[in-house]
Amino acid sequence: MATWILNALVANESSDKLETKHLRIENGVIAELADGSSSPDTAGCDTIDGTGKLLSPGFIDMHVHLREPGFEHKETIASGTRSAAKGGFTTIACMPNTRPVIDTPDTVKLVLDKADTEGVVKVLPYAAITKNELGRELTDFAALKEAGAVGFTDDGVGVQNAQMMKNAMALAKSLDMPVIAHCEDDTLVEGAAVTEGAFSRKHGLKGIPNESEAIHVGRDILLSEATGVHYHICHVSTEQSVRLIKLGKSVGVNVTAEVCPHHLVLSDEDIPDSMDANWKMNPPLRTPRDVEACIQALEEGTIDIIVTDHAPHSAEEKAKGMARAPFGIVGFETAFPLLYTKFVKTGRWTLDFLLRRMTSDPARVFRLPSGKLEPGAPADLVLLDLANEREVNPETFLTQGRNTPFTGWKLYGWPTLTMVNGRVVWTEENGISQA
Ligand SMILES: NC(=O)N[C@@H](CC(=O)O)C(=O)O
Ligand SMILES: [Zn+2]
Ligand SMILES: [Zn+2]
Repeated sequence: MATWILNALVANESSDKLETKHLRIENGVIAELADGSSSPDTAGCDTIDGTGKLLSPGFIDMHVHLREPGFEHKETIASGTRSAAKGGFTTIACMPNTRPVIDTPDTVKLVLDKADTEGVVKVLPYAAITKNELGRELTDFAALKEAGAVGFTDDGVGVQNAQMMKNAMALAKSLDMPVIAHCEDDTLVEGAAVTEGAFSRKHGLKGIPNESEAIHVGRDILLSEATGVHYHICHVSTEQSVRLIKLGKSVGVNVTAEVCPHHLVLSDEDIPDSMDANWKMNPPLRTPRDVEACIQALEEGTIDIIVTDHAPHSAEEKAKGMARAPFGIVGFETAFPLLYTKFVKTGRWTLDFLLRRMTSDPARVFRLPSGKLEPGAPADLVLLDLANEREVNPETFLTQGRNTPFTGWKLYGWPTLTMVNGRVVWTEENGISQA
């Protein structure tokens, strides 16, 4: 049976004016995008009223932590994918820093099976570069690819050894797979929890210097040039990294990069003196100068895509304070409203610009079939309410994590309905729909 989404608003590249459209879905695929002035024949079809709502391809998040297997007290594939659906995300790529680490074909398959039976959005698993993410021995890339891994990364830690990284890149290249890197030189970080900047100076804390990230970025761009691999940089946060990525791209290196909402809307100067660990994440919130450099890098295409780095932790873990709590904040359920309110409503970005960085651009970078409102694309869709302001309330989150610095922020751009392969998986009214 066909489904029509009627009278929805669609963003447009060439002007800021939204266009009214009707969208027809058949067999889980977008079949037709009809002009709002037409009167589609909906006899025998399901209909969804999109009046006044923005219709977008479902968001694609290429960097998330679902914590399963092993850390189910933080998140599960069930809770994490529900949270993603509520945030408007329809495809998410999960990191392998679980317990056990996703470093064998069996673990890849376990994640895929769980996602299939318990998840509500599409889950793409990454596999580790090195066994147990210890940096000592490469995993079996060919077998992991065969099992369904979409790329290799030791996210959570940097690959410290350059030869190890070069070998990983050469092997990934031979399999036509990307290497995704958490860039961090351990020798420069040692025990620090916040960036080197105003906050660390004020409180006499050891700071994480910008070059701890950028040294890996520079090293790996050279290794990517040498091996030809598609090298994708995780959560870029510094002006220095941006400079190096720009240089790499200018000489034709196959490098792409991502940035998180929190690194675009917060700096170290926003961290409260209470040292609340909900402001602790890796990389740390950097200086206002770095924030502006990251925004501009996204604007000029040096940074390609937006990801959340959704990193849930339990309340007990986050209560340990700035020095001892784990790094990471949740991201799915605030990502779009934050960016829409801070960059689109203020007039700095067009709506189309923001949507592309969360839909068609990640699809292009990672060669996914979704991310477009085009006939033939999977009907992975989200409807959003741009008109009503609402406060961020972690008690309403579907993620198990409550670790967000955005509590109480008043934002616009809340999802109201999320659809995966033509099936409604979440609505604001009724929550998650069971299969
Ligand atoms: N980003 C974070 O602060 N934490 C991530 C690890 C990571 O993304 O490096 C986590 O797994 O908790
Ligand atoms: Zn990381
Ligand atoms: Zn991460």
